[in-house]
Amino acid sequence: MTHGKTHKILLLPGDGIGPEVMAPVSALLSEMVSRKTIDLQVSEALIGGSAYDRTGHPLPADTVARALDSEAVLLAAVGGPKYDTLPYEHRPERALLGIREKLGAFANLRPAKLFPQLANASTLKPEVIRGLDLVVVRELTGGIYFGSPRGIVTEGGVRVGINTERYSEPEIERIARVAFNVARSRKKKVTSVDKANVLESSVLWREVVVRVAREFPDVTLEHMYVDNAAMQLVRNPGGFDVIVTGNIFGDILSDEASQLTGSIGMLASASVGGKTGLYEPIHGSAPDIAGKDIANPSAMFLSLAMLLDHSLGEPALARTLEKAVESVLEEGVRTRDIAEPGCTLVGCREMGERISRAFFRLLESLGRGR
Ligand SMILES: NC(=O)c1ccc[n+]([C@@H]2O[C@H](COP(=O)([O-])OP(=O)(O)OC[C@H]3O[C@@H](n4cnc5c(N)ncnc54)[C@H](O)[C@@H]3O)[C@@H](O)[C@H]2O)c1
Ligand SMILES: CC(C)[C@H](C(=O)O)[C@@H](O)C(=O)O
Ligand SMILES: [Mg+2]
Repeated sequence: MTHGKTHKILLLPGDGIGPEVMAPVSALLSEMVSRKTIDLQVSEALIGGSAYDRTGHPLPADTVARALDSEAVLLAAVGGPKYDTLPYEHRPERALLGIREKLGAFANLRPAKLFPQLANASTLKPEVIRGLDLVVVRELTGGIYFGSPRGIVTEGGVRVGINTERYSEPEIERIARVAFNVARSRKKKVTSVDKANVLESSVLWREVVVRVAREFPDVTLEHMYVDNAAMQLVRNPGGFDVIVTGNIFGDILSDEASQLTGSIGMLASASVGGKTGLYEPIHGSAPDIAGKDIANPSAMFLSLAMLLDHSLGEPALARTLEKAVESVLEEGVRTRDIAEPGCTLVGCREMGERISRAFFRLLESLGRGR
């Protein structure tokens, strides 16, 4: 069923397990197009180490231009040991920061929700993780990742590595507003995470968040230092609804939250704020398992679900894709990272094929697509 508009989306498979987890998602998109589930124009471009190998640059200008010309970008992962000794400007990670910045994707939404079928895969006791459903709203284009001065300099014969944590009032205001709006559609609670007992950037962060909170009297605001937040996440994750925080704290806390849900291979993200949305699993290129067909492609499918919802205005397709992932878990099918005794252990490719088949089966039962 089409709506008369051709959506343009760009796929960036990247490095390591990136192309492996992207392949079944790309196949799903092709089948959606051929079944006329949705009117899509899908193309692929280079990013990361693979782009560096082919073009000498981890973020080719052509990739940026095509990303800006798309409604949404789906990115798998970049990086790998082969590129770790390159100067920062040439590193795959710089390309990732670059594309986020070019797209103006300042708000990174990282939902951590427990699929009940994975209660045993979590490292926490079932009674602790029951009902886990939180979102990390991570500021993505500022903070210590982007602040200057940065670099490695020599001072008095001693080498010094420098990075600068830096947040301006407008940067804090806009991310806080996103967080309060997200909370309005959920349990109406925001936990702002900072290190205001030590860092001036956090003192300002807290002050601005308190000011923005006045626009949202229906939402409860609490503040938490990041070290305590890291501890509370494993002690009582059900106590969180929306966590709003800066770039580096959000990076760390979202990886921690992912393990509560069973595996980092399950967590998707949406980076919004600009004209083009950017969607990526929160995991990396996993060099330790790359090329072995054992990665979990679920986070990649769930990132596509977020794309369908946030950028293409297709919430029903998004929910169906989430249900497809859940139904495969319900059948006891697992990749290695979420395996448990008695499960049907499958590789990345088969997991992807099963999710796709479940998706089209569910669509047919809803009378959508053929
Ligand atoms: N968005 C991104 O592109 C992104 C994110 C994080 C890290 N990285 C890069 O990836 C490289 C590896 O980093 P890392 O090892 O710290 O983090 P990682 O997320 O790649 O891997 C951490 C651990 O999780 C496992 N894992 C990750 N994704 C998985 C999946 N889908 N299924 C099953 N297991 C999975 C890995 O096997 C590994 O044991 C580095 O170069 C890093 O900079 C990129
Ligand atoms: C690879 C790295 C630059 C990136 C980040 O820190 O943003 C990653 O860890 C992520 O979580 O997307
Ligand atoms: Mg990370």
